[in-house]
Amino acid sequence: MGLLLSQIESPADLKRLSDEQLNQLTQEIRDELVRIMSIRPAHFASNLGVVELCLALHLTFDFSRDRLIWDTGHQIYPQKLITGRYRQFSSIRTKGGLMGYPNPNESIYDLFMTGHAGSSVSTVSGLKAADDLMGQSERKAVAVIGDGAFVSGVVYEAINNISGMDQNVLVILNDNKMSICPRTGGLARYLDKTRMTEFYQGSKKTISKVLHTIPYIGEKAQHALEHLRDGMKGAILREGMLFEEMGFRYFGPVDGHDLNNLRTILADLKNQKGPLLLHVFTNKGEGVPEASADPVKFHTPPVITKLGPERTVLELKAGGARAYTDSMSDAIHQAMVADEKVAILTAAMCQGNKLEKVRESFPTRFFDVGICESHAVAFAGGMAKAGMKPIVDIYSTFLQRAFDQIFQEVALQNLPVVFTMDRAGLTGPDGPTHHGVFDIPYMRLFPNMICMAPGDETEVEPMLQFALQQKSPTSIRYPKTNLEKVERPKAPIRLGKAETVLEGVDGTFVAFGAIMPSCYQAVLKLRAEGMQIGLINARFVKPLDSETILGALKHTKFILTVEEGTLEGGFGSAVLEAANRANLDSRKIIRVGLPDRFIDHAERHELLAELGLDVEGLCKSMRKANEQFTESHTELTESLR
Ligand SMILES: Cc1ncc(C[n+]2csc(CCOP(=O)(O)OP(=O)(O)O)c2C)c(N)n1
Ligand SMILES: CC(=O)[C@@H](O)[C@H](O)COP(=O)(O)O
Ligand SMILES: [Mg+2]
Repeated sequence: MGLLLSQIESPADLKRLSDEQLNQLTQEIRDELVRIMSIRPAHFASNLGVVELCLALHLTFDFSRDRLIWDTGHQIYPQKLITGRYRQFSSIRTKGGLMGYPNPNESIYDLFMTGHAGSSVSTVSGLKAADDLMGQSERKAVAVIGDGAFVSGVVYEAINNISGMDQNVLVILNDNKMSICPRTGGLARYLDKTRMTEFYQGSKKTISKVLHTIPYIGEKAQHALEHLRDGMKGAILREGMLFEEMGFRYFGPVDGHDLNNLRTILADLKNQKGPLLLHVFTNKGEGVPEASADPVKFHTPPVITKLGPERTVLELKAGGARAYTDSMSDAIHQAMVADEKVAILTAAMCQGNKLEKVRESFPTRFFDVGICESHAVAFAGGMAKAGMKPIVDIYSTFLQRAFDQIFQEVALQNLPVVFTMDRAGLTGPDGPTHHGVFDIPYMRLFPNMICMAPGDETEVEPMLQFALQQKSPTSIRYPKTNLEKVERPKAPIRLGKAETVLEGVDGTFVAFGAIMPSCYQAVLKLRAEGMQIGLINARFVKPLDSETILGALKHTKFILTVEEGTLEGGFGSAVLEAANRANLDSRKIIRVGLPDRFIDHAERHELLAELGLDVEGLCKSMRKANEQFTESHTELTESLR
């Protein structure tokens, strides 16, 4: 008999399987997840944990019509495997292959392309509201959200609204006791308490059935009685009271790996009315002993290089070279040693930002606020106002969540909050949800904000030091890549001052950020070809060093601005604006950066090459510009003769 997985083209095929076969399928799915992890890094522990939940949901509902959103979306792999994508699964997270997140272009079962946490309850509620209005109220609506994502403020905005509308929405809280790192805060404590309770085995179903048999008890009375019963149960056991008080009927906790029981409960809940919350306990990493023992490491581990029996992981690929993140976390540590006023904030990304050492060394000045970026920024505003020096260490893409707090609680108050924006630029296989390509525009547009990017590894620590001395908000962006260095004399960081690395005659690269070493390599190549190209390391986009940059515009034939960010409103645009203000010919400014479209997933180096941001691409743009401006320069001199 072949693999069962290969026979599942859509969830309808699941319904033909016996209990035993379904059990076998759970094993096959986990084997497939392990197989992928032996090829490339991918989201692992979260996917291992939701195999039974995914099957139970698709066995109970028909999500070709019903609505299902997996919050964040990093645990979508089992769904991909049972919705016709098993044969393409080997391509996941590669260029042109399946995405590592839900993707509506791949399947009708993936409703939204997501990767950021916290929105599922809102979008499911919106889908339900529209379905009801459009005469399709038979379509059910389900959101599955992890305990890490569940603390996001927007979830409570949705819960409040759903409760107010008394909407028929099922929220499944997938509680595995973990965000990427251990979850933090009061809600974590609250959820921990429910772990003392026995598993719920669907007793409400019995009560519901009994009530149906009593004559003259209408739906409303039944609803009220159930509420009363549930409330009493909650009052005694206290689990679920928080949700009950907010207008959701609470069910659980249930064992998220007991497929049969999950199916029974979901079948019951499917026909219940009003807002429902099902609390499911799962084990992050289920089925792979090392992953469940260390879900932090196995959230997105390196490739598995040696496997033992029963899916035991014997060896992972060894770590690579030092990255910008390492350099920044060391700089943060140093700054916290030197100054007791420096504090560090992360929004659940302690591991990604490599802050473990900082967390251990300075427990009282380390704040993991959970997946709550807006809160983190407003909180930092408060700290800065009271005299501390908070560093908000958040990925560029996730900081988008806090746009308004950056505006109001920080920039408008002109408070000295430091933003260290990791993963700024193309992040690679995570794709469009995770590329940090919008921060240059969204940061530089606020008055008071100082915006910087280190040109290479030598500037990371000095830039953080500089930022911590400012009286205004500052931001430092750096990419997800290994450190690089351009050998040159040291030049201290000064506000709004760029660094001229090489003087040019023909044209000049003006690089913003860690793309600078690639520009340097391009200059060396082009000089070998006879072109006298210069290089400016811009360091600041705000305040922009107009003097140096526009000086190059005046003294070389043209300048080519380079940034690993969107061109719309980015660094090159800032240079264009400056040239316009100075009445200079902006046609001599060529901008190289990211086009006005979302960039797919692929390895970072593949994307850089595709978008003309690798050394070869930069040389090409420079040669083309040199040709164009040499011609127009000759034409101009000829016409003047
Ligand atoms: C807005 C936002 N901030 C941060 C992240 C990074 N992130 C991805 S998954 C994750 C943990 C999610 O925990 P949980 O929801 O409990 O899911 P689990 O992995 O435990 O299944 C975090 C912090 C994100 N995706 N979106
Ligand atoms: C799901 C999610 O958002 C994270 O797991 C993300 O994939 C982390 O990215 P890094 O691997 O760059 O830390
Ligand atoms: Mg979790």
